[in-house]
Amino acid sequence: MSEHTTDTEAPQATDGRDPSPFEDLAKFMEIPRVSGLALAPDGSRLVVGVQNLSPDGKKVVSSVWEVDRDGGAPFRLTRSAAGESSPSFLPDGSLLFAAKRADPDAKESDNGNGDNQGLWLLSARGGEARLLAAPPAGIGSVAVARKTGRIVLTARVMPEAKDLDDDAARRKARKDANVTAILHTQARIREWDSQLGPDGTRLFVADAPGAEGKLELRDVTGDLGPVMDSFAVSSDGSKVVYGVLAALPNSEHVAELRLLDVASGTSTLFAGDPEHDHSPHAAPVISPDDSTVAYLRSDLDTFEATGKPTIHLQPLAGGPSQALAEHLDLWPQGLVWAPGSSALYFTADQLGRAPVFKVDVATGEVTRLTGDRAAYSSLHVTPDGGTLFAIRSATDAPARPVRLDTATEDQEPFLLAAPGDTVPLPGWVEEVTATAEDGTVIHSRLVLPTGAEGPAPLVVWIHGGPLMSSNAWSWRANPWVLVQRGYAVLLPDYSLSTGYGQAFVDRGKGEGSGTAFHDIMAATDAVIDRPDIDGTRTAAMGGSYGGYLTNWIATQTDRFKALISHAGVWNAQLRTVSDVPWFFRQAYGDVMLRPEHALRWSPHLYADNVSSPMLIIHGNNDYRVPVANALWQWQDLQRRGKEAKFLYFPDENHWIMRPQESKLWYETVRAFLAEHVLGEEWQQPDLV
Ligand SMILES: CSCC[C@H](NC=O)C(=O)N[C@@H](C)C(=O)N[C@@H](CO)C(=O)O
Repeated sequence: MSEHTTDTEAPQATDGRDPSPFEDLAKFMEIPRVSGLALAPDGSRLVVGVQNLSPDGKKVVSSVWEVDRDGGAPFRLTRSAAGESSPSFLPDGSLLFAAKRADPDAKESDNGNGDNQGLWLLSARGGEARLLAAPPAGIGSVAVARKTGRIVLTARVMPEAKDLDDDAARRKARKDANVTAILHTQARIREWDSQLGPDGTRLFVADAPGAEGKLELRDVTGDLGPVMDSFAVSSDGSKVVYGVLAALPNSEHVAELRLLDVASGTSTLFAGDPEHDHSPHAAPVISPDDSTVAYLRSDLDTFEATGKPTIHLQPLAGGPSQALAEHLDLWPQGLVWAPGSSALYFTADQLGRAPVFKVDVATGEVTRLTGDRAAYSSLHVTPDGGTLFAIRSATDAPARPVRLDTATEDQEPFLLAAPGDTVPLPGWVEEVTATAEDGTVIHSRLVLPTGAEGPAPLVVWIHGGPLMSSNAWSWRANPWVLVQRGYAVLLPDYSLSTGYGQAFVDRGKGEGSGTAFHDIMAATDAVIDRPDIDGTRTAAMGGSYGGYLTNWIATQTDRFKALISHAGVWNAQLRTVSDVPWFFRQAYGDVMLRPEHALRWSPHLYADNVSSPMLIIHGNNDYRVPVANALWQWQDLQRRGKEAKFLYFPDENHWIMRPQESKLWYETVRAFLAEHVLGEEWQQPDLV
């Protein structure tokens, strides 16, 4: 039953002159995509990353744009065929960015030929950008000390290398011998679509760049292992707090924070207790007065409960930590200090949105600053403490920069202009609720088409994670591409979704897909009786964890006319060969030690039950949900004579990255739904 609906933004229609970018997928791929913000230390300049299609349409190229803080037109700062990303600022307002560009000043022996990601500087006084550093394997993350301009960056280096020249020689020897083998000595060997090793991450420090010349990079940590969490730098650059994943003997890992004294190169454990308390400590930020480190400490994930992150404060000089706003039933993320060091800003999923919050450090009092139906990220505060800049998106609004006032509760944002900030939508969003069997309220967003001539067919699009909420704009799982074709799309926040309190997250624990399945069915039942929905023409689809749930749905009900599973688990045993097997072990049961739990919810054991036509989609280089799942599922369905198609991407991973392959993904999804939900003839997509 649908308890109530709430109208959201007013419908936006196309103007009738241009075909909608949600109809013409070539145009959809051309919409610029905004990601991340950087604010100059004096607050005077704001820049944003923008991704565009390359002229030949074969790849995405990013560039850095300057945003007008008062809403005027943005302008492009950087331009090259390979693109530029990760902008940050020096104290004098000069811009740093990462780019694979050839160094015009390079000597033949230099590592500046554009093969690797270098750190570039565009002076505040103008002129051409110049290369500051290009380690052999490129740069990773970059941070700048606010007062001195000292630069701290990560780079991957062969573990035995004495310095970056030695690293270059070792890499060349492997390349010349055509060797790519890796000898692993610890459990973590892959991440998403990347091999980890044989190189590891190190932290490098360099003094602020002079008017000419390259940075003198000093290795200040040596090898930190295959994966590093984020790091924070004190205002003078003398201290760095960084997160590492320490390997434990039983193939588990613990995320701990270490404190580096840059002058002496001494690194000590700052937060975390690998001997006794394996709870993760991550995402450190140092207060502007250099007194305090704020970070997120989570309880350990167990089979019964998911670790809840809590803000902790700890003196930079050492001493016990103290939890802040401990009883807040939210999952804070993206911590940012207020300039006076008396408050922190953060975002957190909350009831289908991700507002901006402020927490007072002395009292723990929490204030919500945004009251609109949106998800915020990438917070930056001006040095006078009066203004916040952020990225805002929503189910019905692509990401764009916005300006907020730090003193106003539940405000509407001031929208700033950036490429791709406005697209004509072929429908609108309603917030709907349903009641699960145990009385729990399940929140969803229902995206509806404008101009429908009768009840709309319904697609239930199930988010991944599962520890997230479908509260933001998505380019990978974009409902508008289906709404344009007349479908209504339901985006349910089932149990295990964030933003509805810890009890809601833990409600589905230990039950694999069981509770989530019933929640999704309750959400579906609540909308199919609406006069604007055609409950006889329905489909369900999802990616990643949403793909797993789609696979589970396939074995539990025949109510859907089509099911589309992207990168979904089919055989729960294969979670053991994921890049993060410990996450799946802790979260969903250990296949080896508790097979009765893990296998109870494994779709492959119920393959005989599948009756809805299925489209399986998988990338060969997916290490998060290995492709063996799709191969196994394909054989299971083929051998049983089930109606199915398999869209296989030999060169893609958990996500379909190349623009033309992403376009093909949407084309195939639309063709499959049209065949089975609308009863149209199968239209073979071009290029396959
Ligand atoms: C450090 S392990 C995190 C695992 C993560 N789950 C978070 O809730 C995850 O990767 N889950 C995948 C199975 C998944 O569903 N991924 C989603 C969201 O990241 C996706 O769309 O790829």
